[in-house]
Amino acid sequence: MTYRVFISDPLSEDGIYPLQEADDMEVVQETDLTNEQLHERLTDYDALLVRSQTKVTRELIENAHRLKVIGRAGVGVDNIDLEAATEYGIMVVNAPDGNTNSAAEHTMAMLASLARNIPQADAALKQNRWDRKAYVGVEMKGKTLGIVGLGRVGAEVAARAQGQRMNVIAYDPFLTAEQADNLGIRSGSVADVLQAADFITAHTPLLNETKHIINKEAFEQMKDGVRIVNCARGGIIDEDALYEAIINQKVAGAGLDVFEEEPVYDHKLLELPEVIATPHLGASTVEAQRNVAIDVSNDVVTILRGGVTQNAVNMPSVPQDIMNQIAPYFDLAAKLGTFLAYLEQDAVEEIHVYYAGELAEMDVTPLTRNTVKGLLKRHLGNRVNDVNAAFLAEKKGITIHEQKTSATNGFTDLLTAEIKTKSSIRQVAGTLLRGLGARIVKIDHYSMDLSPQGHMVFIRHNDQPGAIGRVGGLLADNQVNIATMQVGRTEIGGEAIMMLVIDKPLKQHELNQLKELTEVHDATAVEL
Ligand SMILES: NC(=O)c1ccc[n+]([C@@H]2O[C@H](COP(=O)([O-])OP(=O)(O)OC[C@H]3O[C@@H](n4cnc5c(N)ncnc54)[C@H](O)[C@@H]3O)[C@@H](O)[C@H]2O)c1
Ligand SMILES: O=C(O)[C@H](O)COP(=O)(O)O
Repeated sequence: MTYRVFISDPLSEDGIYPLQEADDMEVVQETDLTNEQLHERLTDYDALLVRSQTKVTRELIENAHRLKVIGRAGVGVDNIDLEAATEYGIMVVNAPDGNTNSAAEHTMAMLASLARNIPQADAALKQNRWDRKAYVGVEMKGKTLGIVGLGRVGAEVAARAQGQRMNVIAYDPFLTAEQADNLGIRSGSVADVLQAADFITAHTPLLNETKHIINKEAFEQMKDGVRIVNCARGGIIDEDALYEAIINQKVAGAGLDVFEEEPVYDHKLLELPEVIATPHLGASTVEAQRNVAIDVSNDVVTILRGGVTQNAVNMPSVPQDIMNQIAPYFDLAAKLGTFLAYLEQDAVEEIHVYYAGELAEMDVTPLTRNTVKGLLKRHLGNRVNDVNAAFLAEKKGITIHEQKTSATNGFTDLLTAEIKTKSSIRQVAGTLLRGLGARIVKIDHYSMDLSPQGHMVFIRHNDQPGAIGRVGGLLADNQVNIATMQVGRTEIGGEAIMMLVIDKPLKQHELNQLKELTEVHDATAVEL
């Protein structure tokens, strides 16, 4: 099978070698396309690779019927409609580490340039103006740098600023006082940072919560003559408020690598001499571009070939060692979900997945997702996958519950899937048995021992002499051979179940005949 990969932004030629070297990948790179051109191209591609330039909209995703993965060669995925990608089962992966250094170095360059007016002095000199008075700067040493957002880039900036002998204060919702101590910096609230800082730099993603986090009220809290840098995302700083704060001489200088709308031309901020700017160059180094292209290319190859990656943005990521431990249960989990989908005709309102034994010690989220996928697959077909299973369940009004218990029923591990409808609760449990592989060990409250595969018939009947024979006879009359049969009951003469594995799928009229037997309460054909 050959996978087709489309690259729509300039990616490092050097870095995409994992794609180019793969025999099963066909790579096409075309940049600067219009939306219409990109729509047309994407109809028969399996993967799309972008930087921040291509806007991957819902419309684009809806029309790209073959698309399975979108790779972002960089960190920010705000140019990709994640909700739409998830809904259509398209995995989005990014390359979060490869450009951290470059972004941090660009931030430091901005801070130093602002402190010493380097771009302005350079421009003046090139216009034959030897002006030493106009460009007197300030030292960084001894000044306080306020960092809003202490993630990968923020933390690297903090370390470099300390090298410049700056004091660092930071706000990040995940930063504890102890972590700050270990980094040799202070932690505080946003207000603490704004009030204490001589220089401020933002390193958050652009989220509802961070949009305009640096706004008019924030500028009012800052020291007079503060210098401010944004090498993260346009929109974190309110550009109108920044313009006013510079005009009012509250802000002595601003270094901007990113803008609310990009590309930017004729922006009023660019007319101010206090503003220095670059066209989103934070990650534009040979090294960063190579790193992110390698990372994302490797991930795209892995995903297209059915593997897993740590960098999926629209799926919870699970460490590789845990992934290896739970991998043998994947198929069982999906089969239990599908089995339940056959058992119950009413609308499912809740699915509970219980984990006992060694499984209860692990991160089992992918197994829960697979169980849900199995449940939905019967009615939604191949449209449902790991990426959109939870999303589609939610859309169908099904709530998902994952629970860890100590009830192993004597097995090393026990995985139990349970669904609730308005009128009933159905349960099926399975385990992996050494040498035998996956087994279904319980259906509702009946013990079983059965391999979850093939053509099956689940029958509820009266526990009475002749019932099994009548079922066997009817199937024999229809030339349906029984491979294995399991029966279960809770009391003599009460309701019992029969689980048959047969050699070919049961036809509807054969199923109807089974249901008409007086001993049989219900019969369901199950295909696993
Ligand atoms: N200019 C460029 O070319 C360039 C290059 C790399 C990264 N970036 C951007 O820089 C930003 C940071 O990248 P990163 O790799 O460090 O990301 P990251 O996810 O490692 O760090 C972001 C941090 O922001 C914090 N945060 C979230 N909400 C916050 C809030 N309300 N207040 C304060 N902190 C908050 C998070 O807790 C996290 O620690 C992103 O927006 C990324 O897209 C830009
Ligand atoms: O989020 C990122 O990784 C940076 O903004 C880099 O964007 P770019 O890939 O367009 O340079």
